[in-house]
Amino acid sequence: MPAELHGWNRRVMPGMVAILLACIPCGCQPTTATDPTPPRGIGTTPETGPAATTPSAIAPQAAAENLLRLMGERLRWMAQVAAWKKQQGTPVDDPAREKVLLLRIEGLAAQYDLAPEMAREFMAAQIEAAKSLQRAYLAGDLPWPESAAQPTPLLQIRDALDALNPALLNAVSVWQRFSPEQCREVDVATIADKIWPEIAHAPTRKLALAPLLR
Ligand SMILES: C=C(O[C@@H]1C=C(C(=O)O)C=C[C@H]1O)C(=O)O
Repeated sequence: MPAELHGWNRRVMPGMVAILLACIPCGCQPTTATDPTPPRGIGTTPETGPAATTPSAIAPQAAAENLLRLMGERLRWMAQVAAWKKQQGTPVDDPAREKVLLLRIEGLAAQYDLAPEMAREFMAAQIEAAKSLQRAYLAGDLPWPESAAQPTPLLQIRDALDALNPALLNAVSVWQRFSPEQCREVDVATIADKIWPEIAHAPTRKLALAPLLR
């Protein structure tokens, strides 16, 4: 993290925390990980878009919970993606789609105050995690959820995945403003256990969480 961000944290964070505490009685504290989890249904992603990138008053724990909730939303689609691909006889990997997605993410990064390489690294890890999870379902290493019995068509799922990108980038942007020391105090593996109990697949978790561990 650049030195100026550390300075920003030192100077601004105490004030931000005070503002957060002042906001609690009127219910205007930022969104955290309280939303219900999709699919099961279709996405429930809150506050997307560049407006949500203003410096956040949320603490590292809440920032991680928000980010992991969104990552879980993405991962939960993968049972249906795998079921669809099994039905259609298509491979897990789609390098052309990945390339388009990563270019799109790089193009969006600046709006979220993120370096394109950082945004790309994060999304590349989520793609690897997504493929690992699909393979786990296909290999019978994880039980299929009910939703996989009648999967949503892949193009529709991709629209839902794309719709998550702004909120994901925003959440990454908030997370990366904390210092490495602050980030290390957050136990992201425990948060994942709490938020994605059904994604009990260690290799997938490792891939998805890797960019958060710095
Ligand atoms: C999710 C899919 O499977 C893989 C994972 C992708 C992703 O995480 O976005 C993209 C393409 C595929 O390599 C998909 O085909 O859409």
